Amino acid sequence: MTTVSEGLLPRRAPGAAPDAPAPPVLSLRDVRIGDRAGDREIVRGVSFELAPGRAVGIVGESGSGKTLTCRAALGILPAHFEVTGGSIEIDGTDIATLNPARWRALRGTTISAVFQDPASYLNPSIRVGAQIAEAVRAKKGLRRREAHRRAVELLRTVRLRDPELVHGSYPHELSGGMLQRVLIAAAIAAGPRILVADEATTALDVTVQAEILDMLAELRERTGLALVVVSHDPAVVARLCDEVLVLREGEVVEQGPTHAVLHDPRHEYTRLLIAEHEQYGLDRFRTTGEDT
Ligand SMILES: Nc1ncnc2c1ncn2[C@@H]1O[C@H](COP(=O)(O)OP(=O)(O)OP(=O)(O)O)[C@@H](O)[C@H]1O
Repeated sequence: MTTVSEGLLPRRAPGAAPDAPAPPVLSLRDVRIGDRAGDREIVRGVSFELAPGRAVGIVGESGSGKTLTCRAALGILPAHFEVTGGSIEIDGTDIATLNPARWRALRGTTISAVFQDPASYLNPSIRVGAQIAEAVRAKKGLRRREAHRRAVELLRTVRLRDPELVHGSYPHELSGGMLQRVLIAAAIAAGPRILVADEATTALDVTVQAEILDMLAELRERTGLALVVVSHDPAVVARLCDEVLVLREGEVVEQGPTHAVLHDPRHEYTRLLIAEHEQYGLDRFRTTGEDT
């Protein structure tokens, strides 16, 4: 039997020295994304490396290219968008070399994602437990009973109280915060090494948001899951991430350790972003970085 945490344990490259730094599970080098329809470049040169158990945050205003950057890494750019420059590697493989079958094998098991509005990703007429079990069966080839047991275990992992009850519920019977946890459970069902959380807590109230961010932080620490956290809100990134990229109109205006960038921003745009969110309690989140 493989537990959730075992399934998510970081793997060391064969032959690597025990104390060698783990190679990045995701790396973006000078990634550029263009819109063929409008003949314009939307993302202009995003680079970062993400090692197992680390978290990188991408902040910026609406339309700055955060989601497109993530979608490029997930191989799901919308029609007429394409990577026009640079490279993206997942676990050492250049994604430009992947065919649809290899992408299918990689999604869920190596890289996975959760977005805003969880209800739209769930089938309203199927109990949520069955939907997670289906994800487990499809990716892990488990039998029905084992998939059920694993779905309950995943619901417990995302700290849902009474996971059996949630397992038997329909989406409309659950709150937004519970649905987002269900989606995270489905996203980690096959033990991915990278989880992209794109505005995953934006629609939730502040308390529920903080609980889910803490749960992700715990998952990351315990299992070595690497996180890409996208938010227009620097406070979210401050709570979870080691490094942050500040995007404006598709360009990285500032990048570095989260604590340094958010406490001592060099760029006027970063200062503005922080000032905009200060009133919602960025200070409360920033102190978290100081404690760690
Ligand atoms: N499916 C799409 N069709 C047309 N234009 C798109 C599409 N997706 C994104 N864009 C455009 O690409 C640019 C970057 O969008 P992106 O969604 O990456 O921004 P974002 O920073 O994630 O913003 P938000 O926080 O609002 O999602 C925007 O100008 C947006 O209008």
